[in-house]
Amino acid sequence: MECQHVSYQYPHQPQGLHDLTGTFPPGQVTTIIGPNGAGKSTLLNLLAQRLPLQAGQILLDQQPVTQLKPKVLAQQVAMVTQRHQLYDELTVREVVATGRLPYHGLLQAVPPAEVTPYLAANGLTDLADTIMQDLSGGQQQRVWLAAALAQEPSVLLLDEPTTYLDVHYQQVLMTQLRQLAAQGMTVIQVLHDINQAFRESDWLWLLQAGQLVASGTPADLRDATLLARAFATPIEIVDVPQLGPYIVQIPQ
Ligand SMILES: Nc1ncnc2c1ncn2[C@@H]1O[C@H](COP(=O)(O)OP(=O)(O)OP(=O)(O)O)[C@@H](O)[C@H]1O
Repeated sequence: MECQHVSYQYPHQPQGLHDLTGTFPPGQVTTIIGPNGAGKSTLLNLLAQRLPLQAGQILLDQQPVTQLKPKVLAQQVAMVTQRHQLYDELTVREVVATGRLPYHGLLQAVPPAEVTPYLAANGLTDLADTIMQDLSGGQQQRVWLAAALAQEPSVLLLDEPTTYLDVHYQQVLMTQLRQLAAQGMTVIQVLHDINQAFRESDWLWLLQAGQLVASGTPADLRDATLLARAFATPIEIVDVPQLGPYIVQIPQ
């Protein structure tokens, strides 16, 4: 996936996205980092076509996404959504089945056999008949991931997917994302934990005030001056035994 001169402006808001050009390498994990309000979620929503493109192009396999039929796009690009009250009364099985809608159109038409493997792969079999509002935040997060994977997308977008997860499940998720990328999926996520982002990604995008300040490998972006400027805070990179380079914010 790639962006060419993508800009976006919300009505009556001074800040938006300005002329973003860059790639999300296929079969790799890309993490978008940057301070609050930098435009990370806006970019993910544009990539998912949840916001209309105002300027520039987003290409998927060299094809502008705006030229893809909605059904084809829904089969190609999945986004892990945060909690949504509309789904509170649905069972886990039904929510995961929504991932199959691009292939069948109606929830009732989704064969149960197409849902079962995604429940099992995400540790949800025992929760299949529980309604969403009776789940913890972390369990709900796993349901959204299972639903997105049931879409069998080539591009998986995740907005702060670790928010509701304890440290163990954060690591489980990061390993799962790496495995999906190794199988050829393009994974694009937003993370706030900068060390997790550097550790778990193949490629990084650094946004600041709606601009793409830098993109590249973690080694390319591991630069205290660059990060300090972007996050407007003093930063040092220290070497931690058994962990390697670690980004530390220095108290002012
Ligand atoms: N629905 C909206 N309507 C108007 N302005 C918005 C809307 N969503 C975001 N914005 C504005 O767009 C800018 C970018 O917001 P966005 O949520 O994309 O940033 P972010 O980098 O994801 O931030 P955070 O790290 O706080 O989640 C901000 O100035 C924000 O106030």
